[in-house]
Amino acid sequence: MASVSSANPILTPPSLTSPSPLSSSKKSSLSFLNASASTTPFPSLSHSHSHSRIRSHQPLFVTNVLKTVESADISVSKGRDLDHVGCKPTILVSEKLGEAGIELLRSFGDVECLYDLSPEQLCSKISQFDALIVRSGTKVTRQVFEAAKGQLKVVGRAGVGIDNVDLQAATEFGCLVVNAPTANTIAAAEHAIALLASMARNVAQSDASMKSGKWQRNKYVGVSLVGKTLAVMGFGKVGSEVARRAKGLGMHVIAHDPYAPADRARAIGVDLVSFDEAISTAEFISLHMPLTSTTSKIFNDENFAKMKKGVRIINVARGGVIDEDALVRALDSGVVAQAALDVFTEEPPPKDSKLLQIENVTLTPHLGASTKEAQEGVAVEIAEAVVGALRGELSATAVNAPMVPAEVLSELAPYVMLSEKLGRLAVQLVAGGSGIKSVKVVYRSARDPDDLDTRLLRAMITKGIIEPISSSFINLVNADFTAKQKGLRISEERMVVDSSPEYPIDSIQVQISNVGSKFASAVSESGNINIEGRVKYGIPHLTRVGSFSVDVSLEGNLILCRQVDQPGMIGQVGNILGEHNCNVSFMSVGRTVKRTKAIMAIGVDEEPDKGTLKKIGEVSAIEEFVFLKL
Ligand SMILES: NC(=O)C1=CN([C@@H]2O[C@H](COP(=O)(O)OP(=O)(O)OC[C@H]3O[C@@H](n4cnc5c(N)ncnc54)[C@H](O)[C@@H]3O)[C@@H](O)[C@H]2O)C=CC1
Ligand SMILES: O=C(O)C(=O)COP(=O)(O)O
Repeated sequence: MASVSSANPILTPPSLTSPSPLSSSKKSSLSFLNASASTTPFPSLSHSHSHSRIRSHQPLFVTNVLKTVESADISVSKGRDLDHVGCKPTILVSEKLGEAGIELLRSFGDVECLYDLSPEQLCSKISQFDALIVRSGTKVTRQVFEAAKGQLKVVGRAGVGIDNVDLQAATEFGCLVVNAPTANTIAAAEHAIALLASMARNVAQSDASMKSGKWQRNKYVGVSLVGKTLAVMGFGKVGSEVARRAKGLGMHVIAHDPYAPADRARAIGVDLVSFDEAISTAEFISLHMPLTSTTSKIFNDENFAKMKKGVRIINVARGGVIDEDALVRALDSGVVAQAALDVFTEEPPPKDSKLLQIENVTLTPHLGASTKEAQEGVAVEIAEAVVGALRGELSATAVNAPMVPAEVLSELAPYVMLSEKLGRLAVQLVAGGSGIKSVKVVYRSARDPDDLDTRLLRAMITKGIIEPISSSFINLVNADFTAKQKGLRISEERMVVDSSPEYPIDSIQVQISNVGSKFASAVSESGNINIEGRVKYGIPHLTRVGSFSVDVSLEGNLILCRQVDQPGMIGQVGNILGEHNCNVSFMSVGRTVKRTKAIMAIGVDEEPDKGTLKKIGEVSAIEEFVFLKL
């Protein structure tokens, strides 16, 4: 007796008879910032772009690599939310951006530049846009992502600091965040040096004094830089460029950065020291760390008290790393002789801020990145990143998604497709009513497990499992988060096997434990639903179902039958399908013992109607069968 079951609940697979979210999935999708199984959101944009300069050595999102795989659609867009399929993507630029970047964006999408939007205005408009480009002045809050109603796919931060973007919310909403981390490094470093030198020589103060009609040569005697110790706090891109320049001014430079490699510091002639040593030995302290929960107000009363009396502080990083009230106290007491600040906890600072009233404090209105050169560079850098992301490419500057190097991506492309299909198949094998809690993925490979980056594959398996049975859309950004949120544990195991190391992966097995199956033969001896796939000639194949070996390419749809192993079965089922105009693309029979039980895997181009499936079930030698949509 053939058994066909239907399904439903929480993480349970779709019923065979229920309208399936996969019903249009003849063309399989690898889209991974894309929820839709079959749409090409911006078909007119698939041609190569004249401005696009995707650097081959950089990590990418998957599109262009996987386009070599038939039917791959890796667009960033969430197809089912897209009500403008075939239209250009829409891009909102909410702060002044260099013209070259705007031009690049315009040649790709519909660009609107709306500066000085209030938070309410931004929320009311955002659902009309696929991408948002900001600088430091726009707060991209959870409310913005909520108001976007799933339409916003990419936030581009035209600069380095992403503390104005709620990354957790972006990730939950599957919105990619990219930044432009390199183009303003020199500008910020030069600004720090400009503040260092002008503070030491009272340039701003004496300029203001002269303009008020005074000539105060004795009041504005400065201090020399040569031979003084500068502590660079945060030895990243900007910090190391500041260090290099300060060395050129004859300063002794030390740095504190818990994550910086000592050899990079040594190469510039900088000693990496502890936080306390840095702040207690320096005459000048320049801040270049990001604003994080660890660095927030790290310069507070306690740490000002450890500094040398008369220390001078430069902040071109983020206002929030300093407790500004504590700084005012340290200036009042003379512990800090002078401060030069480009950034503030609140920007612009409140008009009554004491920092605006202290003469020893030199202020600039967040100008670190504001040179013509940096702004043009940043604009192009962010425009390329956003355009690439909208095309579905992995970005080299993704902030909330793993970066996968292009060469890894190119190798993994067919396995990415295999992973999603295995996920889709496995979930459809689960019996109705059985909630999926735990999935194990086993990768067999001849390569060292450490050389195998499986984040992309895991994300696609998650996508394959979750999307058919929920309204969630899954991409690389939110795969782990969504799985966790749904209580789905995905564990991975890498096994070294004796196969060709030329290929990254020999096989991928997806096991779902503690669930019943609507196709009992898919359950292996260990009691798990177990399917395995391989890539053959670049095409994903299903190679094992439960304990049975099969070999069918994962294209179109699939019928799995368990039958008594006897002659004539292929013909019988083939005839039924043929009579109903259902084209068979391939067949494969796998058995455990000759003339006992066998599994027949039949690839079909069309979706057989219920009557056809019923007839297959009525073939007496067929004990069970299942129809699976790929
Ligand atoms: N004022 C402006 O217009 C500009 C400001 N910036 C800001 O400058 C800062 C640095 O930017 P980049 O050098 O490009 O970033 P980066 O990421 O290259 O460097 C930051 C460094 O800070 C280090 N760090 C992290 N936590 C630390 C801690 N607790 N103590 C010490 N070091 C720590 C990191 O290891 C890293 O090496 C950022 O806050 C950025 O937003 C950057 C450009 C322009
Ligand atoms: O890149 C950064 O982190 C900056 O602070 C630059 O900010 P901006 O783009 O000038 O608002």
